[in-house]
Amino acid sequence: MPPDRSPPPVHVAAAVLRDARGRVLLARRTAGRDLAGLWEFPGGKVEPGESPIQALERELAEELGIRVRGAKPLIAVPQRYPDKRIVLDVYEVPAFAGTARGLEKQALAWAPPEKLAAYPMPPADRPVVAALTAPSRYLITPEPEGDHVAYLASLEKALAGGVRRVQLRARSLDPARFANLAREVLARCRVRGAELLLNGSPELAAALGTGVHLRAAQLMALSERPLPPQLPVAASCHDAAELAQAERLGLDFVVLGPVRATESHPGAKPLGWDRFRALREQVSLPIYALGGMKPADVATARRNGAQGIAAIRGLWPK
Ligand SMILES: Nc1nc2c([nH]c(=O)n2[C@@H]2O[C@H](COP(=O)(O)OP(=O)(O)OP(=O)(O)O)[C@@H](O)[C@H]2O)c(=O)[nH]1
Repeated sequence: MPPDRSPPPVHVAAAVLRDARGRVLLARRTAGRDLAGLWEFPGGKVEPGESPIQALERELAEELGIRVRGAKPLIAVPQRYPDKRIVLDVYEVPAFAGTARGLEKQALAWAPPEKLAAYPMPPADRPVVAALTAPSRYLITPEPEGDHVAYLASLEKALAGGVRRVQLRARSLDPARFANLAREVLARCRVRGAELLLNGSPELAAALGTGVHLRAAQLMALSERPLPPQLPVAASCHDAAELAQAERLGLDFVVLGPVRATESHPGAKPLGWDRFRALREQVSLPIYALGGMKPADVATARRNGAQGIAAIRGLWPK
């Protein structure tokens, strides 16, 4: 790959501010600025010599007339725009003093989290909305062995531990056995309100009303999204072409990897976090980091623009 000669990214700090009802504050970009008319999280560029939190304190005082009390990192999204690259570094602000007002004549809206996706926003904000509303862990099931009693008990344990997004991956099973196992897994996911995606099987997914997780070769062979919008569609990606295809087809999220070397795919060359970010910034899809990931890696994944982690061994209870 040729060296990247593009200018360094502009560092932008932005805040998730909530009211007493849990609604999130959005501000509308005013006419004459780039991306005018789109809704965004309040904030702005980090000036030389400032930390991102100092930039937030300054911007929120200038734009909204409030004083920030504390800030906790949510996600830092690297994003390439036609004219520049940014890193949108977003913080949850648990408390603030004062009443937020649009001091720069910008419109403000308090949006319930589940309505955020309906606001037109810049591309960098899509992963932020996903970080606020969708799970940070994506469990990929290991190959089932023997009878399914122990396997389903492990699944229930993972769900009891808070896993809310599951991919059933069982390539050793024939279609009839896979469908039977899918019904068992679906019943357990429904009890916990967890989302289920079936690896490689759009027809069965449509029949059962689950999502589908496409293999990379399936993704590249499709010309349209294989399921209606209410059923989630995800895919496995390894490079820029696969990510671009996933975005073109309107997929809900993808996994990208391997970020680290992993026992399940010993031959695959790890991307590392630098390459992960370089790929991440070319699309605005939510992306889980895959390959050698454990729950303790969620914070690192978020710092590199990921939705969180996807894992087999790292998320499957022993
Ligand atoms: N504050 C904020 N900026 C965002 C968000 N999403 C996003 O892409 N950006 C981009 O990050 C940059 C923020 O810089 P800024 O808000 O200080 O922009 P500005 O008006 O001073 O300068 P500019 O409009 O000339 O770039 C803009 O390019 C903006 O489009 C967001 O959610 N909040």
